[in-house]
Amino acid sequence: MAPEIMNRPLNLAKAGSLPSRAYVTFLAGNGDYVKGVVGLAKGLRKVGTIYPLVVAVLPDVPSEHRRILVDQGCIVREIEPVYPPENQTQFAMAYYVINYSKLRIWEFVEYSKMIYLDGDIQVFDNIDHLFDMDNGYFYAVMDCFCEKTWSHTPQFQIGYCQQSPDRVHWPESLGPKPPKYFNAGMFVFEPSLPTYHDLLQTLKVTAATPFAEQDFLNMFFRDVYRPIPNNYNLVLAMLWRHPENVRLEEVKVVHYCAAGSKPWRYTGEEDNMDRDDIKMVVDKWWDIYNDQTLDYKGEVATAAAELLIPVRGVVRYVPAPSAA
Ligand SMILES: O=c1ccn([C@@H]2O[C@H](COP(=O)(O)OP(=O)(O)O)[C@@H](O)[C@H]2O)c(=O)[nH]1
Ligand SMILES: OC[C@H]1O[C@H](O[C@@H]2[C@@H](O)[C@H](O)[C@@H](O)[C@H](O)[C@@H]2O)[C@H](O)[C@@H](O)[C@H]1O
Ligand SMILES: [Mn+2]
Repeated sequence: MAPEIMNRPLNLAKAGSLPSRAYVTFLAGNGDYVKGVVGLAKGLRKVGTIYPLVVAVLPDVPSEHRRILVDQGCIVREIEPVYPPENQTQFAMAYYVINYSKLRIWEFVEYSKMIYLDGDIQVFDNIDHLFDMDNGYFYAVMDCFCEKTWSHTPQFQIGYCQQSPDRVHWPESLGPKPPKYFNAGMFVFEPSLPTYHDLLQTLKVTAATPFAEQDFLNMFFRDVYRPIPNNYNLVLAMLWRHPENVRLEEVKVVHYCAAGSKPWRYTGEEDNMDRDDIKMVVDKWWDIYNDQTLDYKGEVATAAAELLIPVRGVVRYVPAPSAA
């Protein structure tokens, strides 16, 4: 790999030498998702992106985690949490309530266009070309309704999924077919203060629903949503729910959102986690995470940065070598 790429900081835009574009992810808590973001930063570097990675962190992200991200060339931005109106909704996952805080990224107006990526996503091919798509739209990959996380919906109950609409047809008796629905783990958007304020005002009068900010964003951007191919956000359940729609060798972005698939927590014990394709994409994630040639070598990286050298699934702490 050309050395200049290895040392290319994920913050060239700060130098004013690039259009104001950036990737952005979201980090909350003091737990292990920071490993996901480190993996993402290294994966973006490996594919040679020319844009920086901004990490929107909630106040509860500890300074040592922020330091690790800065040392990986990330631009760390603290955001305040966003909470939905109080109500009795049962989130599909209890922790989804923190995901409304993602909405703060619309305030990052120093960037004209951003690509949001969840911390449990890895980029295996360069996707910078997505920044060149027409402005004025919201681009994301269509989700799948077949996992039991969707059991509260009529789609799930009748076996209808937008990924294979001819498998079970939507019955007219249920009224109009649901509009195209995207997975909110990856999307291309344009930060804008008017949109940001409209999002927050609309949220105040919108009851929370099981998929939290994902449901809300689908409602809010329904008229400007443009689907992009599954290869830009492979929701892993597609491998066993819609294998006919997946050619793994063409997939550019993998989203480790299936239960048990987070690489840094992977044990292989949950449903479908013993599949060879799952083991392969988890190993690919670890190959990047463990690849020290992908670590940022820029001025912000310090020799003092401790190396977390994981052996798959187990993180061993190895203090940085003392200065010779
Ligand atoms: O404890 C947490 C939970 C979630 N997240 C962030 O919120 C995103 C959405 O959560 P998750 O990916 O777990 O949802 P899924 O896509 O699996 O439904 C994650 O990717 C992280 O970027 C985080 O930083 N800490
Ligand atoms: O807070 C709601 C979350 O909803 C989405 O996750 C879900 C959704 O994709 C389902 O369709 C899958 O069945 C499920 O596995 C997956 O976790 C986004 O990935 C995540 O970023 C976030 O918006
Ligand atoms: Mn995710």
